Amino acid sequence: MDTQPTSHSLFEVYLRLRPANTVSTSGDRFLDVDVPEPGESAPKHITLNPPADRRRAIEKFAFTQVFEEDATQLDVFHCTGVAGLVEGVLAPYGDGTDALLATLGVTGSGKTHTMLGTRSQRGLTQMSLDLIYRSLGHRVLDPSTYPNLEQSISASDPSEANILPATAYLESVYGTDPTISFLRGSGNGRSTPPQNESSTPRRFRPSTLPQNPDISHLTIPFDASAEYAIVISMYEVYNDRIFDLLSSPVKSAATKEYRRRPLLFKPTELSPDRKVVAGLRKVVCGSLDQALMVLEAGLQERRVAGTESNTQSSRSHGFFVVEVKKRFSLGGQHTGWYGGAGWAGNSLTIVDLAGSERARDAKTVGQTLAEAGKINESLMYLGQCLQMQVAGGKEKPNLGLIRRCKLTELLFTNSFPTGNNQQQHRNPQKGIMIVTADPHGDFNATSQILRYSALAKEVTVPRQPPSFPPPNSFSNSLPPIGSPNHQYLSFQQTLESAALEISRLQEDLTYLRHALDSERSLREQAEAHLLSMEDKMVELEQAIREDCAEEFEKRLELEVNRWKTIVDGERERGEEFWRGKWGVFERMVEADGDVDMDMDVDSPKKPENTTLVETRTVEDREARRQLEILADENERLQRENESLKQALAACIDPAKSPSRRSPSRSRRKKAQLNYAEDDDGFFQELKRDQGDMAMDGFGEGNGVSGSHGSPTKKKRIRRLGAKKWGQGLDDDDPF
Ligand SMILES: Nc1ncnc2c1ncn2[C@@H]1O[C@H](COP(=O)(O)OP(=O)(O)OP(=O)(O)O)[C@@H](O)[C@H]1O
Repeated sequence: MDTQPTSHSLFEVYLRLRPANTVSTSGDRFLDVDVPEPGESAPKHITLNPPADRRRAIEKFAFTQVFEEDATQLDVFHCTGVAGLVEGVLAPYGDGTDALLATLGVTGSGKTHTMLGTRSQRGLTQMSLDLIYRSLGHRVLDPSTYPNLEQSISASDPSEANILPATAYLESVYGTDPTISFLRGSGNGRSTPPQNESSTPRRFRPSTLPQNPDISHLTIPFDASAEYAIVISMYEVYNDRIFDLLSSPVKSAATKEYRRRPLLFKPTELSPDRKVVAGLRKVVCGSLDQALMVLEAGLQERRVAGTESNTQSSRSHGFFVVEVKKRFSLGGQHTGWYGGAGWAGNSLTIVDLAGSERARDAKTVGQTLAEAGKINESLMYLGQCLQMQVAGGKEKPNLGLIRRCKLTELLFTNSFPTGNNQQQHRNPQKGIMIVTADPHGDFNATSQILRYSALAKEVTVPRQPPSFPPPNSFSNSLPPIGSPNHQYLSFQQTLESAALEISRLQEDLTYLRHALDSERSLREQAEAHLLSMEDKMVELEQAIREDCAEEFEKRLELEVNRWKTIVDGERERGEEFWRGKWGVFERMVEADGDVDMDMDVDSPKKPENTTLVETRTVEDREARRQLEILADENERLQRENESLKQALAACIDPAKSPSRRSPSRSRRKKAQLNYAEDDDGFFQELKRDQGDMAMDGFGEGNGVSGSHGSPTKKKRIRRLGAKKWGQGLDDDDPF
């Protein structure tokens, strides 16, 4: 079997077997490590022996290297070539290479153990960090001694990240009290109450971190002409969405629940033809301790929920990214790569994938079942991508396949050369995949993962029929062609191949059934959720309607009261106004027809409130109309009076008449003068006519003719009723 990676290799694939323990060991060992072939320093092949099942055949898989149960963390670190990956990231001689280190396996097979270690043993992540800081030494800039370091990094960071120094971040997470001890595993990450970062620590500060395995003897070269900054970010893919592990959840205004905002994997302004996770929080770490503390904080945030398969099972795909940024100092000017300003560099991405599992075996329900569905789906796509690597190295990458889910997109998008110009050019990343397997664990799940992750597969060796001695070698030779044995064996091999295919199809069928079950249950949950949401919406709508109606009633009442007050005020003012009018009217009538006993004949009393009459408003019209009627009436009476007087004058001596009338004219003149200031012509006319009438009546009625000689002298005016008018003429008229 050829295990050499092809030109488009996504990964070198290593297999690590975990030691058996009493909890996980569920059955017989089904996996054997083949003895290294001549010239090989380490085993590369394994043989999968299915449990006693006639339909299944033995399969053989090849990997870059196989680590057996007794392999230590240090063995894995050295033999997988993590140091080489880190060297590519530090880029001592050129533009460097991004690196990806990932684990894949059934749940409980040892992925987290390998990558992140335990309380006593460091994992590949911690050892890689140690190697980076140890190798770079004092060339790593510390933000506490380089003010504005994070701002300068931020200016050239393509991921629109929120960059802050480690001290600030760690204080927000752990607080300032270093004596609080670390209690890892006290919560499962979901129940962690998110708190105000600025005031209260959210996590327990680790008091001690594992120091073993020790790699202090190891250093790698770096670029001595550059200065470095190390920036750490962490995120997870949960239910096919990306969440920042270094940012705390935000309280939703609508639901009052703490939620994390999903992030996008997209090209940005500074990275137009390369996708990055945009909007992450990134922490600049000046020392290894700071970096390890940030890692611990992110790990605690990561979603972990217990299942029966593994009580500390990872329910998400965790990404830990170490960006080694560098810039050159030339004559006090800082430059990045290719003479560009700012920082540039490479990153080491460490991925702890969630474990695949069978829903029935893990007895997952509800949300956890949904998670399992998503995890299995993403791992299925990952398997297909890995198969693509095995199938055709020279063919173009199938980007459609890679983009089917977030996990494969994140893992493989940068595995191929991109960028047409020098500025954007980046080397394709180098990847190492460590497949973990429990030789005593779940045969079906393990064999499935091995099938799609192995660099090569060989024709399986038949186990049946028992009448034939079981083949003991992978390169089993056939008897001479044409011999009965040959025919029988080739027929037998065809049957076995068919049996193998049937068995594989059955496994696929089983897997698809599980996937279908899980999807069906997801759909049911979603439908139930939809129904409950609809109910909630109806309730909410009802509540909103009631609130609105109540508010409307209140406002309506307020408005009604306001208008009532206005109307009352208006009514009072109107009444007052009409009272005034009426008074004026009464006085007018009085002055017009009735006799005011105190009235000065020479200077008739000016009616009160004449100014009100002068106001020609709409409200005055009625009064004015009535006044006009009265004036007309008055005129008519005057005319009658005049005709009567003329009739009388015709009966008496015309020579006396002028002398009797002259005082009247004089008084009329005076009366006109008295009202000269009155700007209402109509009113003046009315008064004049009234004066005439009064004077005429007086002159004709009382027979006094010489009174006009004294203007101050008051004359008593006697009221003449209609009846007395004739008598007056008879009794008093001197004519
Ligand atoms: N090589 C090993 N040596 C010793 N113990 C191991 C090894 N591999 C795994 N274990 C132990 O097995 C248990 C499960 O391992 P781990 O949590 O790493 O599994 P996992 O694959 O990450 O599971 P999941 O996908 O559910 O997170 C842990 O207690 C771990 O310490």
